[in-house]
Amino acid sequence: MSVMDNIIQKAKANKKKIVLPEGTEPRTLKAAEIVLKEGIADLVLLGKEEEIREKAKGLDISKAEIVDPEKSPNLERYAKEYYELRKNKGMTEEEAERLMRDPMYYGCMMVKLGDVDGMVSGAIHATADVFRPAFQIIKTAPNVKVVSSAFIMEVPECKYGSDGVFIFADCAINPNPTAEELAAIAIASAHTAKVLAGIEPKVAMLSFSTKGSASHELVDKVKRATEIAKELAPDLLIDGELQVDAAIVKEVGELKAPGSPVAGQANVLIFPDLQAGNIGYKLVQRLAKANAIGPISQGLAKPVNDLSRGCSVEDIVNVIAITSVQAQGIV
Ligand SMILES: CC(C)(COP(=O)(O)OP(=O)(O)OC[C@H]1O[C@@H](n2cnc3c(N)ncnc32)[C@H](O)[C@@H]1OP(=O)(O)O)[C@@H](O)C(=O)NCCC(=O)NCCS
Ligand SMILES: CC(=O)OP(=O)(O)O
Repeated sequence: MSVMDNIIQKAKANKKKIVLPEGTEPRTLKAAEIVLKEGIADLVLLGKEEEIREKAKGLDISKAEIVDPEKSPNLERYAKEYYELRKNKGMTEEEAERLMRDPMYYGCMMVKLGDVDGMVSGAIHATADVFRPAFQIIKTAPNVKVVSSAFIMEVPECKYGSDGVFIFADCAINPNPTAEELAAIAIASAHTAKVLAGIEPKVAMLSFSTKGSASHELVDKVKRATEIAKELAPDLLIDGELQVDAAIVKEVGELKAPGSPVAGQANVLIFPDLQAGNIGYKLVQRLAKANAIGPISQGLAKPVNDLSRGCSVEDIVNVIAITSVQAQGIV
């Protein structure tokens, strides 16, 4: 069974309610029809009802709940809640009500207050627009300092990683993580590998240097992050700094990093910053025709997931299923 088949089966076994703030977006509506038909999740679509119905002509979304934030009886309550959350940051009651009319903010408040179990958005919004309200309203899970994201990458006909399955992180959220943040991203991604992708994590901390082959402050950050992660998670199979060929190709790993417990066999690839991570995942997705599942958020108190604006209908279905499984508390 593929990684995604397994996740969809788990989602169906304990159905959750997911809000889709981009309720008038055509790929989202097609995905909604599939999700409802297959019983993957219950859905709430946000937007103006007439517009949603017009855009959904020919699709069966009859089981979806439709909510227009502007007309919702909950608007005032949600705005008050948001004001209370943000008043020490200078939020006014007027601004809180204005923001709560935005489906992204409204959706996050639905998640926060337990009116739905999770949120998926980002087919027509940039990542920052999805996560800023999530960070402000839902916040991090207990003991988590940094929210990050991971992709499950399924590379066809690939002998590297776990038969072509990898976790790539962080490819969507943290532009330039500190060594401490990079260590936290590595540990969170190992967890995602285990519980969501079903693979035993072997974590490579990527760089343009392998075990001191280059000297630079950028390399020092990756070395420090590796040390911190080893201290925080002594049982984790993790090594760095490693170039990506040394991380995944056995012969190169043996040559460049002899004796490493990870080199040549890594299946969790931690990129040193967001330039590398975002470029890296899109290259593998497009050139190697990999299935890029995500970005999957790691470390929020309740699940909110982003999409790439280049996503397909299938990608949206997948991320809804992942969000449901996260909401079950398995992740
Ligand atoms: C994610 C992102 C929007 C954070 O937003 P930002 O504008 O920097 O937000 P701020 O620094 O004003 O922080 C807003 C709040 O989020 C919190 N926050 C920001 N990044 C966070 C993180 N990674 N984890 C947890 N909380 C975070 C801040 O602490 C702050 O909380 P507060 O307002 O309650 O004090 C920003 O890092 C970003 O734009 N990342 C790149 C996204 C992107 O373009 N990805 C590429 C395509 S996928
Ligand atoms: C994850 C990501 O890169 O999203 P987008 O393509 O929308 O910027």
